[in-house]
Order: sequence, then structure tokens, then C-alpha cells
Amino acid sequence: MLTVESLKKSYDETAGRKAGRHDDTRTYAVGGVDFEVHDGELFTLLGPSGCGKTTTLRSIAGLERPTSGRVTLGGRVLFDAAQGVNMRASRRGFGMVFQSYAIWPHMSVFKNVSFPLEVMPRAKRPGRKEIEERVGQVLDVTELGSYASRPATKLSGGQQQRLALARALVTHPELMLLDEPLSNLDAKLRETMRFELKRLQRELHLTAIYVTHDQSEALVMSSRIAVMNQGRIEQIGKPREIYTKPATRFVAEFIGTSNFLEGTVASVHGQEVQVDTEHGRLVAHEVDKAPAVGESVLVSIRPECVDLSRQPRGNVPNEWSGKVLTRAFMGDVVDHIVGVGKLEIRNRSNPNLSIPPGTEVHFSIAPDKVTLVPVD
Ligand SMILES: Nc1ncnc2c1ncn2[C@@H]1O[C@H](COP(=O)(O)OP(=O)(O)OP(=O)(O)O)[C@@H](O)[C@H]1O
Repeated sequence: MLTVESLKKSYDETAGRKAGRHDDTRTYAVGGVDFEVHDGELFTLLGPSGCGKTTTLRSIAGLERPTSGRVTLGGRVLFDAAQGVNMRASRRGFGMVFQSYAIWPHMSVFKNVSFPLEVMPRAKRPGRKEIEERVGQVLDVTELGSYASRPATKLSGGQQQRLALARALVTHPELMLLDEPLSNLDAKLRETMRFELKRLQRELHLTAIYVTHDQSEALVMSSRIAVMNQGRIEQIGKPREIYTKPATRFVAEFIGTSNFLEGTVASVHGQEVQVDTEHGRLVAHEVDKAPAVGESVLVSIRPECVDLSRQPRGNVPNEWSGKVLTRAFMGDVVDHIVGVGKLEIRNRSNPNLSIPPGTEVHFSIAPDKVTLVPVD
């Protein structure tokens, strides 16, 4: 539905002009990103502060003029640097919700939502009756129906956030652009709103681009995630893929926690790869892109895939032993740090298994949970 091709944005245009075409010394906030957003999808741009998420979103919205690249929506060209096309933001017809949800404080809840329809150009503006119907509908789906006549400022934070959403939805936008819309809410409300937003997006079959630096928010809500780092996309995939098969060290580190071991490939048989590390050999199964024998790789193992036990199991692959150094109880899970020589391996278990520091233990890792990340 939406296609973004080779999008670049530098805020440093004068340096670029001085440098000329062949010696570009500009710094790029977005350094060339490509992606497609499909119909009905919630597509997330995820990455640390300053990686270029907002700049990418604002470029799609028409609020920033990209330095180069092309943006199309269903075949309609919104921006094309080469052809000199740059459609005005107001003509792109997107619904936008930002971190500061900026509802209109002097208006009622109803008026906040009806206003965008009332100020539409005369040719497009719906009649009074249709306005009432459409506002009623979006207030219902955002569960604000019973607050219609209340002043907007007399709503809780979560309700104000839903109002911002209702106001963006009422114009029936083809695409919603959401920039950290939950970041002003307290932790508990943020969690509830994640599910509400996801429900709304599904029920209304909305297509949305969602910007966040919060990896758990991205994992919960997204159809697909693009992980960004320093103005570039490191990986695009479904949440489970991004989590279980990180393509780069950055992705593995940014999403969740992981144990990392450096190793060298000892053998490859189809999708089974044996890797020698300083601390012992590991076997990995279901390796999609098998590396070559002798190649350096980074092994990534999620803490919940480290299967800890007091007794050796024997007869299982990837079984190592060590000593518990630290134990941390976190309510629903317990983490153990196990020392293997100089290496520290983090395990995450059900709290039923709680082993005190100083205990000799054994652990194994199922070969399909051993992920090999190419060395950058
Ligand atoms: N108007 C501007 N003028 C100059 N530099 C800017 C401007 N806006 C953003 N930048 C720079 O561009 C880079 C990308 O910023 P951007 O806001 O897109 O990142 P982000 O990933 O959305 O970060 P955050 O999560 O902190 O909002 C940063 O280095 C930032 O300092």
C-alpha cells in the first residue's frame, strides 16, 4: 500500500551544497531506508533515540522534505525527489497522532472530533447529520460515547489519548501515522492502551505506521517491525522473527536480553552447524543461512532458552556445567547468572526453580534455540 524507496534526509543541506554531488559530507538523520507497508498492517519503526524514526515518519507525512528518495501510496506519488514531486501534508489525507496528543482544550469531546470534518473543503465536507453519525461511531469504538458533552480537559490521560485517536480516525484516513502516542501515559495505562489500540486497529482494519523506542510495545502491537539504527534499517520482520532470529548483533542486543559467545564454525551439515567457542562446542539446528567452515560467528542464546537443572541430564546436546553466581527473583520469573570459567550465562526460569548462589549446576540449550548472528 505505502512504499518508501531509498529515503534519505539530511538536516545539513548547506554542507551538502558546498560539498557537491560526488563528495557528500552531509550527516544523514535517515540514510537510505526502503520498506513497504501492507493494507491492514500495523508497521512499527523501532529503534533507540535519535535513530531517525520520527524523521522517517514526518517525511512520509509531508512535514519534512526528504533529501532524496520516493514515497508512494497505492500508486499515487507523494514524494519523488528525482521528479520534483512533493505533495502537501494536508493533501496526503493521513490521520496523525503524536506524543503530545494536543487535543483542543476549549472544546467538548464531541467538538474535538467533529471539528476536523467541519473544516473540510466545502466539496468534501459531510452534512450535519453525517457528521453526527461519524462522530458517534468513532466515539463508540474509542469507548468515549458517554463523555461526548464533557470538556476535553476533564478526561483522564488515557481518555485524552483515545480522543486524539478518535479525532484522527473520524476523517477515515487511508493511513494512520502514530508517533510514540502512548509515551505520556503512566506504565500501567500504557500497557492497557497497547491492547486497546491493537484491538481498534484490527476491528477497523486500519493501516498504521507506529513509531516507538519501546521494544516490548513493538513486540506486542506490531504486524511487522523495522528495527532502525543510525538512520538505517537493520532488519524487517514479524515480532517473533525479530526476537528469535535477529539478523545483526544490534538487533539481538536491542530486542530483549541475550547471551553472546564468539565462535568459529567447525562443521556444516545442511541446517546443522557446529561452532567452537572458547568455552566449548555448541550445535545449532535450523540455521537459515549456513555460514562457511572457519567463519567467525556470534552465538546468541536467549536467557529463557538456557535450561537449568541441579543434576546433569546427560544425553542432551549443548549441556554445560557451572556455578550459580547470582539469583534475582522478579515475581513471575527468576534469573540466575551461571559462571562457566570467565563466562557468565544468564538463565530465566519459572520461579519454581530457584537455585541459591554457590550451587554447582548444569544447563543445556536446545540446538534450535542457538542463533548464529553474522559478525558485522
Ligand atoms: N529539525 C532538526 N534539525 C536538525 N537535526 C534534527 C532535527 N530533527 C531531528 N534531527 C536529528 O536527526 C536525527 C534523527 O532524529 P529523529 O527525531 O528522527 O530520531 P528518533 O529516532 O525519532 O528519536 P527519538 O526517539 O528521540 O524521537 C537525530 O540525530 C536528531 O538530532
